[in-house]
Amino acid sequence: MLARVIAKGSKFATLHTSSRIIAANIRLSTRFNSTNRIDKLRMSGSAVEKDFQSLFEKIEELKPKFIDRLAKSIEIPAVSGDETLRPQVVKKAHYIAGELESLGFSDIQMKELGSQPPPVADSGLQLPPVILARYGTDPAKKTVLLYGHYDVQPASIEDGWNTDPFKLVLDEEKQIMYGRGVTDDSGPVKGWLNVVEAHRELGLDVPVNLIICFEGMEESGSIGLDKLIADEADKYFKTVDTVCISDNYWLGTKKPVLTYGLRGCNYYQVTIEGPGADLHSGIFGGSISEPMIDLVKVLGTLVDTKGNILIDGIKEMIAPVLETEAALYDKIDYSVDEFNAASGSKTSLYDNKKDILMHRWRYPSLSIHGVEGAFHGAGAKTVIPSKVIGKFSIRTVPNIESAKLDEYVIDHCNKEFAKLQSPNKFKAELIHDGDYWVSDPFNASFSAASKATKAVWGVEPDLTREGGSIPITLTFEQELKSNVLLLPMGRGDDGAHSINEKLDMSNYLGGMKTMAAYLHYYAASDEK
Ligand SMILES: C[C@H](N)C(=O)N[C@@H](Cc1c[nH]cn1)C(=O)O
Ligand SMILES: [Zn+2]
Ligand SMILES: [Zn+2]
Repeated sequence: MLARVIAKGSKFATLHTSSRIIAANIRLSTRFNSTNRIDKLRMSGSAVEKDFQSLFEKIEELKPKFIDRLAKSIEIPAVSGDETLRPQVVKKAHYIAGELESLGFSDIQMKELGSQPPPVADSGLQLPPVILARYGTDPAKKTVLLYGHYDVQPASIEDGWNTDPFKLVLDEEKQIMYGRGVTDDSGPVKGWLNVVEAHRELGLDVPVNLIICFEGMEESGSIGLDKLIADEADKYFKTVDTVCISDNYWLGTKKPVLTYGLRGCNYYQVTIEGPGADLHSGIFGGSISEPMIDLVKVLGTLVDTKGNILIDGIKEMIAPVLETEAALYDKIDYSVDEFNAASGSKTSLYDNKKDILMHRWRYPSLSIHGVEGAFHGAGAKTVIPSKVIGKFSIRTVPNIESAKLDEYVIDHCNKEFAKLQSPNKFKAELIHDGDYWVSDPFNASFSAASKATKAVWGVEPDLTREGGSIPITLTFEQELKSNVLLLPMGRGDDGAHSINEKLDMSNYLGGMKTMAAYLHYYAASDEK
């Protein structure tokens, strides 16, 4: 991944950006009201908006077809992190390519990225293809690159899902769809296809040229995509004016947002290997050095129970918090109650909105995700696992340098393991990384998305950052030298990566209307 460090002297730019964001959020903080948007648009009658009524009605009319399109997508368990499911990821890529073809997209290319590098995969495992496609090549029109991912996080009913995660289930009464990937990111990916279909059904011109870039490794660090983007910057992507990514979520459940920042993510594993095989704890317990005990000790030194990272050198790399930033958090429409509702608990480390948001957007965090090779599940197996692999990741923020972070983390793990004086074998390594991204949200693309949000939802969006990561965002910005906009479809309580992942029907339909309106406003704007 390309390194992102705010250069010395850019403090002014950061300060300037944050005061503009504060001003915008104050200006935009009117509450969402429920008047009929279509009637209002009909009355406003601007040239750009003249087709909105028919477009929005067409999207409503095609709802059954759009649900069906999403259902077919959810049924393919395209889990990029599970090697055994790689054929399913590839199958989903070909399925989407077929859909693009039938919707009139051209120059469809399945870009192969070679085999997956260690340490995760067995050698020779092919990475899933990146799907490239075009809709329109009119030199008189602007060109928008739409990025999304067709892979999903793992899911199984045993994790506590109420329904089969790989079947789309619609709660008719609540108008909510459930299934792995509905909000992250199959719903938004299908949303773009549906927007094109709505235009075609109406015989309406799509007002910009579209370039599709859908990948199948986002949930596993977008391995291989950086190089493809660099290689295609002057080829397939040559005409791109702006990049739009729909792969995050509103902050809360009521107010739409546009997003101008992401945390990065560096993912690590520590492998501890001891006995030649898993052993009986009654026979060997107490007289053999246990890898799992070593692992628990090492993992326990990474972070404390209040979320403080205990690795030397990281805190010093965090960009200082500016005084003006405080007002920014005050103006964001969010509450501790919404946070608790989204987590399904009252286990927050903080009791106020500002601290919660700052620890999501502004500070790094370290999470421990799991242990490969260890006994898990019900029952009381009395085994001593012979080899265990602990997995953890660090969400990064400005100005954490990725390579330095890796050095500090691996050095810390090695030192902590050495203190144990264990005879077991130990290795700490990076699995994948992706840098943080923060941009200035005052450009034609954000302005078009803001107008689109107002036209559909009746409220101007909050400008937010995102605690999650989309590793490729910074690469698009740097390699294509273009702005990137994050235009989320789902809500903050959708349960992405969790059990019972959902997408409210109003967000699916409203999200598509917003996407459609965004393309029209962007096409009509004077700037690029
Ligand atoms: C925000 C996006 N929808 C997402 O879920 N991204 C993942 C990307 C990732 C990085 N490493 C592994 N996966 C995330 O934030 O976890
Ligand atoms: Zn995603
Ligand atoms: Zn995700």
